[in-house]
Amino acid sequence: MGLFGLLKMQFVCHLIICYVFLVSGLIVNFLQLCTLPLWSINKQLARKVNCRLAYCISSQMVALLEWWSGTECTLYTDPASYPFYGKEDAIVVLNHNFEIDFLCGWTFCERFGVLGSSKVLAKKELAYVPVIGWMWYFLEIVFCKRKWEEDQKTVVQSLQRLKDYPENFWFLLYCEGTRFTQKKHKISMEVAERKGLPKLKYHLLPRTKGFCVTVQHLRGKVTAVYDSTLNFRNNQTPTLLGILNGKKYHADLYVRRIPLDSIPENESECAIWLHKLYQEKDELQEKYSVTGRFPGPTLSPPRRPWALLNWLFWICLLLFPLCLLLLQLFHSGSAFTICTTVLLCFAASLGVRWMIGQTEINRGSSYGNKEGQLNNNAQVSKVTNKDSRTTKTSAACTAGIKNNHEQFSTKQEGNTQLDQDTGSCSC
Ligand SMILES: CC/C=C\C/C=C\C/C=C\C/C=C\C/C=C\C/C=C\CCC(=O)SCCNC(=O)CCNC(=O)[C@H](O)C(C)(C)COP(=O)(O)OP(=O)(O)OC[C@H]1O[C@@H](n2cnc3c(N)ncnc32)[C@H](O)[C@@H]1OP(=O)(O)O
Ligand SMILES: CCCCCCCCCCCCCCCCCC(=O)OC[C@@H](O)COP(=O)(O)O
Repeated sequence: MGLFGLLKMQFVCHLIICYVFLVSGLIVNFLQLCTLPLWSINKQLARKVNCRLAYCISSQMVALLEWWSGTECTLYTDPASYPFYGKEDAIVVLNHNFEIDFLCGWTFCERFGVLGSSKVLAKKELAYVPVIGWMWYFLEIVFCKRKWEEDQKTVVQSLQRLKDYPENFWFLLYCEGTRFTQKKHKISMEVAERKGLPKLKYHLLPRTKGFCVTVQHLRGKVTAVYDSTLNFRNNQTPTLLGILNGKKYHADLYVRRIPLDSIPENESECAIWLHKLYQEKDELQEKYSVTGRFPGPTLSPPRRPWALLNWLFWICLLLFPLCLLLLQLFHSGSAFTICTTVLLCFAASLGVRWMIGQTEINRGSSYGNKEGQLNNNAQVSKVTNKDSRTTKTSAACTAGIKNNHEQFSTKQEGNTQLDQDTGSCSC
């Protein structure tokens, strides 16, 4: 390890990085607050301003990944789809296995010029995370409690608002709803079994409501779904703390562009379509685990300098007053002031550690982890079944999907309607 590598592991460097992130983030949050009056005067301008302000925050984390840790990102995609990326609004469906998968997503957003405007269907808890969560409020991020009865109204309203969004955006959906753990996987596969759906090896069973409602309400605005699968080389399990320590990872992202027109409009057909998509994603993961790569050509977009320049700008701006303050402090010689400052620094680093904790899987939620929830849903499922979505029908449709599997893959290449045949199950 070189001198620079050693430097990256020093606690003082982490303190400086976190200080710059926290203070610049709070300044940006304050500026976002100042745009509130502008919303009633010129909403589109307010949105554009907020996209740029948000970029100042999220690009710092991207710079940390790209320039500090030197993590490499390889994109596997059809060259014919490449020109569309960053030039259209899209829904991104991504697997949810890694602590920094959101950061890799952001990196691709940055490389295609949509970082400031990127959106996600996020759990409500994240809205309260200082800096990032507060920034999201001004970006009109869609939040959910992960309980459809409570979410339906707000999610639909939030999606409707995005219909006239003035910037190109990618709307990220982790349809699995939570990060993959062995326990969540086991419970989720019990649900799959009850529903007569094929078992998945690498994914949790997707929750379909969010996807279907997003497709339904953003139709006409969004033109494609990007079916994306992320992996890290050599079974790496990257963490944000690893990135902060300058550890280099190698991410592989497979993206398949599916025109939105080819996704069924009918809700139950759309749900079947999504289950089918996850069965295909699972097969792709199997291939990756055997060969260590995704099929098809790689077309990695290069890093852009803007994230780094923005980061350097904030470092220069905020380090100077910090140095002055520290000098003054130690010259003053007051034990009380010095102790207060040390305590404040300690509290701030605890705060940042808590924020980093939000990304850690072993501190994750118990969502999808509870037997109780499973039983409740099984009951809900029974009720729904009466409502024509019978397990039997579901199983029959799945069989239809299986039979049409290869046909589907070829059809998708040609951007054709997904499984007319499966749709004809009339589920
Ligand atoms: C070219 C480059 C391309 C791509 C680059 C990649 C990415 C970049 C893109 C954008 C980046 C943007 C931003 C990134 C930045 C940060 C993101 C960070 C974090 C946010 C992430 C989150 O917060 S994830 C958590 C919140 N989100 C979600 O949960 C979304 C998914 N969920 C849904 O959509 C749900 O439908 C819902 C939450 C809306 C509602 O859920 P609910 O459960 O109430 O209803 P459902 O009907 O959907 O599900 C219930 C049915 O599910 C069955 N089921 C399945 N598994 C289980 C289980 N384990 N336990 C119990 N039940 C289960 C259940 O049986 C129900 O079935 P019924 O038949 O009875 O309905
Ligand atoms: C320059 C950079 C400085 C870095 C230091 C400061 C880092 C502060 C980081 C704050 C990050 C907060 C954004 C959190 C995004 C977390 C995304 C995520 O993965 O959420 C999990 C949910 O999907 C599901 O939750 P679970 O049900 O699995 O539980």
